[in-house]
Amino acid sequence: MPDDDIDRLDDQAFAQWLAGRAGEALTALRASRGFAEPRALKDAGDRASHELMLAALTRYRPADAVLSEEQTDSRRDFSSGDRPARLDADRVWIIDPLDGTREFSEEGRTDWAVHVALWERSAGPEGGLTAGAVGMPARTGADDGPLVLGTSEPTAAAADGPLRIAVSRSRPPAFVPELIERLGAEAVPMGSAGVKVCAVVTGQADGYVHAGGQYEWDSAAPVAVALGAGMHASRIDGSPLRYNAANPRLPDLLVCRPEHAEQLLKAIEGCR
Ligand SMILES: Nc1ncnc2c1ncn2[C@@H]1O[C@H](COP(=O)(O)O)[C@@H](OP(=O)(O)O)[C@H]1O
Ligand SMILES: [Mg+2]
Repeated sequence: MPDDDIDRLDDQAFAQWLAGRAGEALTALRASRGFAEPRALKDAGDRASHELMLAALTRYRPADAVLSEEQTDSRRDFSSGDRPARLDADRVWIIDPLDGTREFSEEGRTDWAVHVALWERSAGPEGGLTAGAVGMPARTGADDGPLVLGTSEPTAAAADGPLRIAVSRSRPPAFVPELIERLGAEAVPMGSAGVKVCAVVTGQADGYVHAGGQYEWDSAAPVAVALGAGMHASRIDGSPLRYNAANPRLPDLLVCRPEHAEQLLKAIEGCR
C-alpha cells in the first residue's frame, strides 16, 4: 500500500494493515530459514516482527507510546520507582509481534499470530482498548489472503454438543482436567492466545481459559477482537481485564460466548 494511503488509515484499519504486514515478513522468514534451527527461527521472528512494527508505529503514529513484548524492560513491574512514558500517555499500542512463538518454529503449524491493539485513556475510568487486530499469517481469510481479524467480526452461530474449551498446548492451567470433567466439555489444545480467542470468535470453540501466567500483549488485541464480536472477556474470577497497568502481568483470562460465561466462571471457581 502506498505511504499516502497508510497515512490516511484510521486506527482500526491501521492495526489490521500492520498485523498483515508483520505477518508477511514472518511468513517470508519461515520460508527463507526453514525449520532446522527452531530456537534461531523463533528469535529471528520475534526480532524481525518487532522491528518492523516499531518502525511503522514510529513513522505513522509518532506521538503514541508502545508496549511490546520484545522491548527492553517489557516485563518490568513499574508499580513503584521509575515511570515509563506509556503510563502518562493517552494512547498506547500494545503489541505482541509473534504470539505462539513455539508453533511458529514448527513446520506445518498454523497456530501462531501477530497482535496489534490500541489502548486509549479516554475509553473509560481506567482507559480501554479502542482498536485491535489479530493476524494469523499461516491461515487464509475469505479474500484468499492471510487471515486478519478486526473488531467488526460477525458473531458466529452457537453450536450443539459438548462445550469446546480451547487451552494452551504447552502450558494449560492445572485445573483444566477437572474443569473439563465438571462441564462434560472437550479440551481443544492449540498454540497462541490470539488463535485461541479467534477460535471462539469464529465458532471453532465455545471458550478459552488460561491461568498461570501471561502478559498484556498476549491478550490485548485478541480481547479487542472478542469484545467487538460480542464475546465475554474477563479475568477468571470475573473481574475486568485492565490494560496499560504499571505491572504488565495479566496472568489469566476467560473468553467465551456470552451465554456460557456464568456457567464457566462458576465451574472455574469450583476447581480452584
Ligand atoms: N505460564 C505462562 N507464563 C508466561 N507466559 C505464558 C504462560 N503461558 C502462556 N504464556 C504466553 O501466552 C502466549 C500463548 O501461550 P500458549 O501458546 O501456550 O497458549 C505465549 O506467548 P508468546 O508465544 O508470545 O511467548 C506464551 O508465552
Ligand atoms: Mg504472546
